[in-house]
Amino acid sequence: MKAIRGATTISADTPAEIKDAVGELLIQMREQNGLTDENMICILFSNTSDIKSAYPAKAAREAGFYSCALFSSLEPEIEGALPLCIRVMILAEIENPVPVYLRGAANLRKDLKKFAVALDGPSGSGKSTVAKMLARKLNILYLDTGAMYRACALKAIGEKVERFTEDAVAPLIENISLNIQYTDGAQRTILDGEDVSEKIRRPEVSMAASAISALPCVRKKMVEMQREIARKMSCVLDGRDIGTHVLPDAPFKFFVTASSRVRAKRRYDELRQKGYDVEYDNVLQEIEERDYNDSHRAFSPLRQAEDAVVVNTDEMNAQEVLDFIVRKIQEKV
Ligand SMILES: Nc1ncnc2c1ncn2[C@@H]1O[C@H](COP(=O)(O)OP(=O)(O)O)[C@@H](O)[C@H]1O
Ligand SMILES: Nc1ccn([C@H]2C[C@H](O)[C@@H](COP(=O)(O)OP(=O)(O)O)O2)c(=O)n1
Repeated sequence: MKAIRGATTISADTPAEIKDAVGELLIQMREQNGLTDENMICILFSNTSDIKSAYPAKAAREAGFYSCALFSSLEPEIEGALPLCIRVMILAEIENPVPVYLRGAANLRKDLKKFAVALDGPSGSGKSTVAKMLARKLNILYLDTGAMYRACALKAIGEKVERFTEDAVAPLIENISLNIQYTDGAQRTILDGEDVSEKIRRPEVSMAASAISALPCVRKKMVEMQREIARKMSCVLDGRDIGTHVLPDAPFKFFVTASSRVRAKRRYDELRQKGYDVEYDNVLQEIEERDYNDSHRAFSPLRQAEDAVVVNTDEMNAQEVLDFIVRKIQEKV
């Protein structure tokens, strides 16, 4: 069991303000921590003594938190303390608690100021492996943007789209029901209500993802969703254009790379381990084709951001890559 902290403030002591602020806080805590009726045990609230118009716990029920126990209390009256503040602690059966401090309460934990880490690079360079480790270490969210393009590709394959053109794909993408959820810190990709997190890893989806991701209608929609997530919370994002296009102002940018032969060997081992009957030469050819597609498309191609730190992982294991990246981040803060 873990404890997750959160806090928010209201601008006036009214039931409407309390409902709005508490609802916003709890929904973000639920999203960022993968909370469910099953894994949530209780929510403890404390409010400063200048809040008298409604119970924060009542706002929790109104926001849909029915099944867990709620408890309210009064914060000690300390001189100079932040006024009109509601603090929350949730106990839940999860692995990696992500604290959430909103509105005026963001100043309570300046160390939690929102930031993004961009990890870009070609297939098999180790981005997602190190992104997961880094997110766990920094206690922030990991967003696998490749999974989103893979889901678009799976949708188009399912709809039997033969050629990925703007005309054929735009209507599918406009109304796509794509949700990114987190279960115990792991990203789940939900397409049209189905958890497709495993299906999108199939080799045929990889090539299709590379092709469909070249379409501006697809990129526009996915980039909007990625920015919306990064606006709300600190995260590590891995992809092809995070540092150059999605979040050009990200304070930490890395370009993770390795030779195509090393990357192909890693992907080959991974696919074999998963039971796919693949040949090394075919995997290498596919990786090189994908490198070419991803870096030659007209719209936001794969390229190193000028201010990104290059990490060549040819001779490094995943832990060494993580240590290098953490050191670079620490040097900058
Ligand atoms: N530094 C590394 N050294 C050796 N193998 C690695 C390294 N980083 C990742 N791997 C392995 O290589 C494969 C591809 O890594 P992955 O993180 O999926 O790459 P990407 O997200 O860049 O496509 C995975 O099987 C992973 O376990
Ligand atoms: N930010 C991103 C992420 C992925 N893509 C495209 C390009 C890739 O070939 C596909 C699949 O990406 P993904 O990162 O899942 O692929 P790998 O795990 O590196 O093999 O999506 C992209 O264009 N932009």
